[in-house]
Amino acid sequence: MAEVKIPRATAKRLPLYYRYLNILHDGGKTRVSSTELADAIHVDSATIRRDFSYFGALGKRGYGYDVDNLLEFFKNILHQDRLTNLALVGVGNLGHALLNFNFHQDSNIRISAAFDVNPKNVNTIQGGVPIYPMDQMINQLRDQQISVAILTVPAKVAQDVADQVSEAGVKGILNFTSRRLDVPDDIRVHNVDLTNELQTLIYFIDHYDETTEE
Ligand SMILES: NC(=O)c1ccc[n+]([C@@H]2O[C@H](COP(=O)([O-])OP(=O)(O)OC[C@H]3O[C@@H](n4cnc5c(N)ncnc54)[C@H](O)[C@@H]3O)[C@@H](O)[C@H]2O)c1
Repeated sequence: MAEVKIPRATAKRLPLYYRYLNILHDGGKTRVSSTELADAIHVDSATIRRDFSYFGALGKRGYGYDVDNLLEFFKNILHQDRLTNLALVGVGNLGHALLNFNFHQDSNIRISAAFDVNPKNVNTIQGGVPIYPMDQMINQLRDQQISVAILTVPAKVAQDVADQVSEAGVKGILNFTSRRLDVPDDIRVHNVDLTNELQTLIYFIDHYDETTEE
């Protein structure tokens, strides 16, 4: 499939569409209108039509969207047609919670390896995931062809860990630490910050009438 350049806000909505289409599919529904989708996932229908238009005309006027076609389409674009193995580095409070969180049943992602320095953690299995010592990380990441790493280590070691996972060929890092990471240009870092999310939510509550969902 040709690469499509889409706005970041659209990209963030794709998993939402995908998840709901799966629910429709499981319920035996064969077509859906943008208005029905809008009601279900709380994104306005004009935004949905515009999002979908980035991928070409997928819907038909008066008919709506074919659920199976859309599902196949999003499956492909989200790489859900194949399993993506992730690594998690730092099995403390947060890392442990993530290991035990099994992601969405209908998503094709799973943590297949975890790494830590703590001898109490190393060589154990938590949430069904083996925890390896750090000196095995680069080899394991390469052998398992892991392209995404989740960083839940203390901030002070985050850059060093990022350097190592970059060296091992990882292409994306989900960074839970407060350290902003320097990585080569071909590696993408997404920072997750719950404080930030909550402050944004509180802002939206206070300014609800002045903001849009764009
Ligand atoms: N983004 C957020 O919203 C959010 C929320 C909570 C915590 N955090 C951050 O997530 C990180 C983890 O938090 P936590 O509460 O789980 O901490 P924690 O101390 O419980 O866990 C850290 C783990 O990292 C391991 N570790 C230490 N040095 C390491 C290294 N060099 N290589 C590999 N593993 C190493 C430790 O053995 C430990 O198991 C911290 O940076 C914290 O600030 C972020």
